[in-house]
Amino acid sequence: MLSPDLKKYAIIVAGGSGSRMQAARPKQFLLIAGEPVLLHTLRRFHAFSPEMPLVVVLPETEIAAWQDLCRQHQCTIPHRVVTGGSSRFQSVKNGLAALEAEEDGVVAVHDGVRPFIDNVLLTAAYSTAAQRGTAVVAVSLKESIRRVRGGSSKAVDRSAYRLVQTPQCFRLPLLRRAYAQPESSLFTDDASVVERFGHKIELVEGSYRNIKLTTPEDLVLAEAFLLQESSVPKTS
Ligand SMILES: Nc1ccn([C@@H]2O[C@H](COP(=O)(O)OP(=O)(O)OP(=O)(O)O)[C@@H](O)[C@H]2O)c(=O)n1
Ligand SMILES: C[C@](O)(CO)[C@H](O)COP(=O)(O)O
Repeated sequence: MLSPDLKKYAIIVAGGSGSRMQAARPKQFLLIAGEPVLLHTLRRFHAFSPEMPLVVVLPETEIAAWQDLCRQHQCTIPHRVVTGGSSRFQSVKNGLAALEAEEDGVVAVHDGVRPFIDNVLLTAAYSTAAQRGTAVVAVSLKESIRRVRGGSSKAVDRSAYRLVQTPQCFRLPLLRRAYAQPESSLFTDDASVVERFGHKIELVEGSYRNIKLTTPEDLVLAEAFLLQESSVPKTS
């Protein structure tokens, strides 16, 4: 049994260009409810654990723009900025390098463009990873799926699949060793890297709200979620 009281860390990856969003700037800097997407994400991690070290990975060319946005929006949340790489894998690797002085703990890797992460998911993910070494949030499919092959398609059993989200939490030494492997085109997330390293992945129930802002209509949903949140009185 592993200790559930391990130190927590987070690597928030925002080193991408957001090509599918087709916006004038990378999607992590677009405003939703008047604030940059990445700032919403950062605030939620800080609210979950104000002492937790936060590493934010950004494209090298956007670091100054982010610093400007932080000033404009009076962001005082302490975080370390690290330069991203040419793929998500390389960006996570750079984020991990910023934690090289840390011996042990649980680290979450989270997409900077998933601003609807909440305390319930974070608590479940960090505590499961503290006990079992890994925790990846995922949800059941809401629609039917078909496997497409050679011009035809066939229905498959959707109950056998999950949609994978972030955060993806791991014991720090495990994630570090997994990311020392050579990069593969099959690595689409951190779970696939750790699994290739030979470790079992534990799934934790995710949330349909925890969307990744990827294409333009996701911004409409995001605005609607924030509008709804601002009209619901907080219970704590
Ligand atoms: N070289 C990269 C590529 C992606 N990411 C981050 O990984 C997360 C998930 O990636 P995705 O949604 O694919 O973002 P982009 O690569 O920016 O988008 P696109 O694929 O549409 O260009 C995002 O927070 C993105 O900023 C990163 O840190 N470094
Ligand atoms: C990490 C991720 O968000 C989990 O769903 C996803 O794999 C990122 O994929 P993308 O193609 O880089 O958007």
